[in-house]
Amino acid sequence: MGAPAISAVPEYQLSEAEAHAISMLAKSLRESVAHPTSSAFYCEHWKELVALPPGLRVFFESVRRTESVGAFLVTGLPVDDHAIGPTPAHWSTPAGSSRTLEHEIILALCGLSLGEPFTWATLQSGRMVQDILPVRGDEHRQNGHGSTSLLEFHTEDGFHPDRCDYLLLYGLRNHDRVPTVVASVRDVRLSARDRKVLAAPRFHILPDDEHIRQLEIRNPAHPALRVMKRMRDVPEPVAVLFGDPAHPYLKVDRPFMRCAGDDPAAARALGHLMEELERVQRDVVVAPGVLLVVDNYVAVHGRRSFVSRYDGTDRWLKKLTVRRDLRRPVLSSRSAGEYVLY
Ligand SMILES: NC(=[NH2+])NCCC[C@H](N)C(=O)O
Ligand SMILES: O=C(O)CCC(=O)C(=O)O
Ligand SMILES: [Fe+2]
Repeated sequence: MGAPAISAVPEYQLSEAEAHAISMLAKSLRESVAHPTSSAFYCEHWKELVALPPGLRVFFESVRRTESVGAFLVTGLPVDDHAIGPTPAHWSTPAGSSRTLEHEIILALCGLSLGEPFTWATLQSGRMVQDILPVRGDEHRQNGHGSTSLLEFHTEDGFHPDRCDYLLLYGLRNHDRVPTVVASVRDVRLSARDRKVLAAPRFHILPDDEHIRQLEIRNPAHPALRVMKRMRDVPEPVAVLFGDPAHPYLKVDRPFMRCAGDDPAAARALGHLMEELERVQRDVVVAPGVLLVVDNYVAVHGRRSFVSRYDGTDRWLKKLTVRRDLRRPVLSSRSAGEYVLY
């Protein structure tokens, strides 16, 4: 018997007519006072998601219901390289924000068709739609702004019980076709013993640096900072594999995790899992007009290393995180009508 095939990444290719309809819908929402970076947009415009092409909505609904894949793509979305303007030098630079408004609206509506878009108070000033672009000085950091170093496999916000079910990445610019990497837990082969060890609370997953660093610089009095520091300094032991033992979900964040104690068996099992994830990984180029959705319970993701230029032509993606349900946050505080958690 040969090795089982590595899962494909299904793609919904928009027809020209569908892409045009989406553009018109986004244009019609441009004048809204609420911006897709704020909670208000989602409170006011959730109804507009029914105006997305029916084929696209059925595609989203089928992957959501079957949980059959770790990642999927929508291609043929609008992006005009000239019209979006230069890639900003920093995520905090508002430059170009009105020039990418329609892409953010489209991302918001796609997010709404998969569940509840939300964000963290600790990241990018609590903006719902965030920018992934290389930032000078961050070349080797394990965040969305690195470049020279490989961004290692992680579950998005794996340390947090209220992390997203779906991570959406909308490509605006990627001249060098730098790949995002995805690997599905469904494709890995592990011994029964390793599976058992990985399913026990023998690991610590700490908040990645950005959840602390950004607020420490910008707003050190914010209560979210205290919560994140507590999760860093006194982490709860957690399992890496969870759910149905026959078809488990996973959470892992290699650069920010440790075994909960001196536990060679746990370290060995985690090592085997990481080797397997590497074996089954797939490169996916989030090119302009491509939306990549990662099922954050089924797949881990990362990004290959690349050379940043800081001349306005660098790789630039828009990111949105979505939960299937926000009614029952495990840990977070969330005031009514707000989609900003910590
Ligand atoms: N190992 C990781 N979790 N890396 C990715 C961290 C991404 C980080 N939260 C950011 O917004 O930039
Ligand atoms: O740049 C990418 O393709 C992925 C970035 C990422 O995983 C992150 O910012 O958490
Ligand atoms: Fe990520």
